[in-house]
Amino acid sequence: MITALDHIAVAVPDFEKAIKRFMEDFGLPFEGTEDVAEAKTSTAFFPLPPTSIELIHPLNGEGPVAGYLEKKGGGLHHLCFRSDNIHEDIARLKEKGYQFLADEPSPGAHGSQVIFIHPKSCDGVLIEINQPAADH
Ligand SMILES: CC[C@H](C(=O)O)C(=O)SCCNC(=O)CCNC(=O)[C@H](O)C(C)(C)COP(=O)(O)OP(=O)(O)OC[C@H]1O[C@@H](n2cnc3c(N)ncnc32)[C@H](O)[C@@H]1OP(=O)(O)O
Ligand SMILES: [Co+2]
Repeated sequence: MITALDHIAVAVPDFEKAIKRFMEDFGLPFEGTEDVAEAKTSTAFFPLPPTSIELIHPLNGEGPVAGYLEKKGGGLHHLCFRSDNIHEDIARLKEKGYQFLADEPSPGAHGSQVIFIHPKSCDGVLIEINQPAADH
């Protein structure tokens, strides 16, 4: 089941500038960056319990965030719900007609497993579901 709002993601055209903004101007604790090769995305996390802000930027200029930035510029990109059993949630939501963007979860940040639901299944909002690594 969904247990938490794991993070709110913001796509940013200038990664360094955005990290500086959230760290210095907004004074948020900066956990660090992580390149998620599988997702072709560079991420930066700012924990703000009980959730986090995730800044995302294309890795090597490729991937889904590159497409998003090209079309929309920066902006609120997705909500991520944390699941305690991602396969159970996928089956349950598929049953309800939600369109998943992959057949299986794939590696996400912090060793998590993630999957995305098409925005048109949720009133134009891109939804990510993640299951954190056991030790995270
Ligand atoms: C996994 C690592 C990390 C983590 O948390 O662990 C991440 O979060 S990585 C985040 C980056 N990865 C992804 O976003 C993967 C899922 N995204 C996709 O597969 C695509 O971006 C997709 C399918 C949402 C859009 O693909 P594409 O841009 O090629 O298609 P369109 O431009 O034609 O868009 C179709 C339709 O969707 C609307 N759209 C696109 N992106 C978003 C968005 N972020 N939020 C809301 N809506 C979005 C777009 O405007 C089009 O709508 P339409 O009405 O047809 O114009
Ligand atoms: Co995310």
